[in-house]
Amino acid sequence: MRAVEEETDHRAATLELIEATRELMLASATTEMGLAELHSATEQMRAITAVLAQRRRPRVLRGDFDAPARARAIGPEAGYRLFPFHPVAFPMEMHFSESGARASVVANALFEGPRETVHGGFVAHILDCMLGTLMQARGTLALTASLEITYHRRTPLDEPLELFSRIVEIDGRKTIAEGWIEHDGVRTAEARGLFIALKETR
Ligand SMILES: CCCCCCCC(=O)SCCNC(=O)CCNC(=O)[C@H](O)C(C)(C)COP(=O)(O)OP(=O)(O)OC[C@H]1O[C@@H](n2cnc3c(N)ncnc32)[C@H](O)[C@@H]1OP(=O)(O)O
Repeated sequence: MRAVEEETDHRAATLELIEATRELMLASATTEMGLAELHSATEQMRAITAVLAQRRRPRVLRGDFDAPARARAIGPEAGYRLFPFHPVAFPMEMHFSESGARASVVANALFEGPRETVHGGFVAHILDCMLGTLMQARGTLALTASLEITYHRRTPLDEPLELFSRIVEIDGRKTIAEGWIEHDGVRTAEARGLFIALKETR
């Protein structure tokens, strides 16, 4: 019991650290402070990195594989946070229904490609996550074999975006899923993916 509490505290503290890291990345990338402040901030950041690097694991912590399926079993009111321990992954919380998934996000300046527009690679990342995690929520360990993205119009930064995904067709180990991004009720991008269930268990 005590170990579980300690683990829970440690997990919560790690999540807070990752959230602070995201805030730091955005502040670093957009700061307009002067030369002296930049040098000072860099020195402080390197000192923090040195502290954290004293004990480290080779890979980023992973969420529990079954967590999306548990959220889906509860219903759309339950949220599942993707890559909670990964400061570079796009931060999003998915909600599952029987047949699909949705999420509400805002992409900040870190995700800019063309001016004022979400980079196409991040659009693909977001949609692959929406499709792949829906597969995971349905209890299937599957990988993306192909992913076709159609960019209809620019996906804007700093604006509310609605994300959707659903299963189109299941044929043995092959599942076709589709997803899309909406801004102001208009689709900016769509994805169609082929997922192959792995033969081996995880
Ligand atoms: C922890 C969970 C994380 C989930 C994350 C999901 C999102 C991701 O980021 S996935 C990462 C990116 N994707 C990858 O790295 C996948 C790399 N590719 C692979 O590992 C393999 O090619 C893989 C697993 C997709 C398929 O390989 P394998 O299991 O050997 O399948 P294989 O037996 O060749 O093919 C099975 C069927 O799928 C078909 N198929 C396989 N790949 C394709 C393809 N790209 N296009 C069309 N059909 C295909 C085959 O033709 C075959 O069809 P049929 O049964 O009718 O003959």
